[in-house]
Amino acid sequence: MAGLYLSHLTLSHFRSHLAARLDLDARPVAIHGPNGAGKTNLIEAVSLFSPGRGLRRSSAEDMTRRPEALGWKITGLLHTPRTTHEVEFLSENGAARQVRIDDKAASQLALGRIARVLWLVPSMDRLWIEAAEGRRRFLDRMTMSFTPDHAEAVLAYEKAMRERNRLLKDQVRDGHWYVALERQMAEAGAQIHANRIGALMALERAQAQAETAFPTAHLELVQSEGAMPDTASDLRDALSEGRFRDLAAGRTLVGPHRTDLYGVFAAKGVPARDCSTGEQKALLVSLILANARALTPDFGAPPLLLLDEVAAHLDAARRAALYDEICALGAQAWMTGTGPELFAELGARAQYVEVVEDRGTSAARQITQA
Ligand SMILES: Nc1ncnc2c1ncn2[C@@H]1O[C@H](COP(=O)(O)OP(=O)(O)OP(=O)(O)O)[C@@H](O)[C@H]1O
Repeated sequence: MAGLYLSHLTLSHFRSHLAARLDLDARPVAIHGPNGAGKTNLIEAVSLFSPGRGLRRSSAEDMTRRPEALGWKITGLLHTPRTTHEVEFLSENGAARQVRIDDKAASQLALGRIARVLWLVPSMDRLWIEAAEGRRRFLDRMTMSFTPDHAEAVLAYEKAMRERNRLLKDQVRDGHWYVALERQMAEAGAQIHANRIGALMALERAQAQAETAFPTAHLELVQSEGAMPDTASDLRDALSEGRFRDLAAGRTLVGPHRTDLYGVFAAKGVPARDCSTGEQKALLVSLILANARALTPDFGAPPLLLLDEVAAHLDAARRAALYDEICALGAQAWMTGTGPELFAELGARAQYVEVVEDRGTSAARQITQA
């Protein structure tokens, strides 16, 4: 099976990287170097090969190298199951990033059709404890990996909801203004809900079928108030019937933007939020691996995985198991850690990059193994 991997990656004026060039093969990429060296910056560049703002959710302006702040450029040769694409990202003077695929201007959403990128970053350690918004984003990124059109449905829903919320804030009572918006929200909203359920089912199947050293998690969608209407017509009715309540609140109180993700540590039946820090990390690793396994047959290759500072938080046995599972999947997993010893169990199954920093400038150097 042809894989999904980046073979050439260049960064120019991207955060702490003045100029970096990596020439890679399809193996996992183990990146090591001291704190603050620029390792996460490197995998953030890779995270842009998927729709959205990348793993830090930063603006293009924040990504531009300071103090020059001239803009930045990233190029990569992306091998997909069917073909190879030259992908280029460019931001000039802090303006929004432009995407070019094979020398043609493309939308960010187009990336969701050619690549799959999943990540785990330290800020997700508190995913189960913090606000529902983070879990919804996690859920939607996971869903998008199965159904790239999900991103369009989410954008359409949010656009219509913003307009409806504006009417509610302005205390517009004439129902006539709401009808078209509620129809758009109902259609996109039912689609979002169905896509999410489909993703959870795929994930559940993948967890049940695979042998993994990681604890499995059972995920459920929960609604903050009442049940989420299943069909577009039920959601439309719920929106129009809820108008007076929403006028009082000044915002929309029913719909998929009120869905939360509830996780249970399957072996113990304990809610994920009550598990130990290490268990919560292991659950996330387990979900990312299950997500990767579940989408591989349809997409034709495992996704790119970005695992920032994951290795250091796992005990040696789990770390070895993670590496074995990644290698069995055949994923180009980009992993960061402070020292090469964290990747010892990978040996020649991975390729290595050392990142060091000198007076605010990062240098990424590929290590040739003896
Ligand atoms: N726009 C920017 N321009 C220049 N430098 C930046 C920019 N944004 C972040 N940096 C610098 O990049 C460094 C952080 O890099 P990064 O987060 O990649 O480190 P890391 O190697 O992953 O470190 P750790 O091991 O601590 O997580 C910081 O020194 C920060 O000041």
